Amino acid sequence: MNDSPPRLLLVAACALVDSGGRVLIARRPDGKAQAGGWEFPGGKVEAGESPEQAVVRELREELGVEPCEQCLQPFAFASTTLEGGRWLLMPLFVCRRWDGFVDPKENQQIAWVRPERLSDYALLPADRPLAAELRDRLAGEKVS
Ligand SMILES: Nc1nc2c([nH]c(=O)n2[C@H]2C[C@H](O)[C@@H](COP(=O)(O)OP(=O)(O)OP(=O)(O)O)O2)c(=O)[nH]1
Repeated sequence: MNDSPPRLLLVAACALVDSGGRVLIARRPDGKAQAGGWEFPGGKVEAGESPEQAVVRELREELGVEPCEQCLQPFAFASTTLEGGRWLLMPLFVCRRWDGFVDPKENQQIAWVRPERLSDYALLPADRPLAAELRDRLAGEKVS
């Protein structure tokens, strides 16, 4: 029996929500783990960073937008095993205000999706319960 604890992978992600209540998801580009799956923008928290700082950095790098840290609302988290024996711990923030226009920097496909339609997409497994939570808590917001 192998009693060694799983290696923890700390990832921070963010659901950008536009004024119409739609959520941004992105398709993982070729060459990355789990390529082709849909996810919330974000990435690994680097040494010395807070999850909030990691999200701000990743949104800038991946999408060219600049949220202020104070606009990141802690929403939910994923805690689950990943292929390869690692354990993913991933806080998900919601952000409704940012500077700049979304411009995918890594040739990734993006989609703005009503929360109740998120389950139509091939989300990464860890993201499915988070999408259900977004549906339950954000759905019904007024579309402008
Ligand atoms: N960014 C992000 N990663 C997710 C989500 N759901 C999920 O299981 N993951 C997993 C996929 C990866 O195994 C890991 C994140 O790694 P990553 O490759 O996106 O992180 P990164 O941008 O810092 O990576 P890298 O360029 O340094 O390789 O977390 C999600 O919604 N967003």
